[in-house]
Amino acid sequence: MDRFYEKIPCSTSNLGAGYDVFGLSLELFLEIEARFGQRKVTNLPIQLENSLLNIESKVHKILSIKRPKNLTWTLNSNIPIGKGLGSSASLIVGILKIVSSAHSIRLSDQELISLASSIEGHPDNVSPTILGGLTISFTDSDGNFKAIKTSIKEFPKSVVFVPDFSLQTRRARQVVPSEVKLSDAVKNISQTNIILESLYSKRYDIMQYAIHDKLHENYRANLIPGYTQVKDKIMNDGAYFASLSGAGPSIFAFVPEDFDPEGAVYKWLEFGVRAKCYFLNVYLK
Ligand SMILES: Nc1ncnc2c1ncn2[C@@H]1O[C@H](COP(=O)(O)OP(=O)(O)O)[C@@H](O)[C@H]1O
Ligand SMILES: N[C@@H](CCOP(=O)(O)O)C(=O)O
Repeated sequence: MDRFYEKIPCSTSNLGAGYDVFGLSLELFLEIEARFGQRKVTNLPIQLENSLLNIESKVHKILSIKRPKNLTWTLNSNIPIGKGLGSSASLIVGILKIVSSAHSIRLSDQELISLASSIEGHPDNVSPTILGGLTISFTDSDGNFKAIKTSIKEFPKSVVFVPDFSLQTRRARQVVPSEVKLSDAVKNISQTNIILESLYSKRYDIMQYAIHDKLHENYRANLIPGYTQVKDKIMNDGAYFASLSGAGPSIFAFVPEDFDPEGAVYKWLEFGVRAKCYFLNVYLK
């Protein structure tokens, strides 16, 4: 076979308090294809071509295989880039799956998670794109990235507000302090448990107690004009839960069926930010 194809979902990570741990797979996809022919990338602007080829090179290195000189890559992606929807993780997973199957290397889901996360740097976007649903990422005692897929099969309606500017994850991680107060850590532990209980028991009303992350959101909010006001508006308009999507700048929310997103979109406009609104189903796999 000389054609390899993968369709990979996007993801929203953290869910606020679950920093670097929670990841949720959503039905917005990247499609990637590789054929043997000549080395080139079709369908991408030049700076993104380089980033794809850079990932291709890292993937070959991590699999200890010589990089072929004749792979043609074609990418069709609906995942907005640099918006906090894990586009880089989806791309890494797509390339890793293609390169491993092109070389008849069989990787388990946990092996894929471990390898892709070591390229991406953190596992919370990688894991849901591989396992689907809501995942809990961690490192084992040897420092390998791993993840567990929760057994939650039903989720409230999800909406993502995607602004017209992007924020590089690297930049958004620079503003997060490396040490935290014990009381803040305790607060985050309680919130992550509330999120899980709310989703397991479908008591969505209790999620409102889990929207006050202490580890990263406040610091990142300074990089996003109107973030706090728009998040407040989303909650005041009846959402069960709202948080930064990944490292931002998008905002993710769980909402009731009749939720109207217009108010939040207008609120962001007051800060000069145009936002698109995506209602997305959770991808369960
Ligand atoms: N579809 C894509 N094609 C090429 N490069 C991509 C693509 N998606 C992501 N990337 C690379 O990943 C970077 C964005 O990653 P990141 O800052 O982590 O944001 P995101 O939240 O979208 O994952 C881009 O600048 C680019 O280098
Ligand atoms: N846990 C990471 C997740 C980054 O996700 P992205 O989709 O913004 O790349 C973080 O919060 O930095």
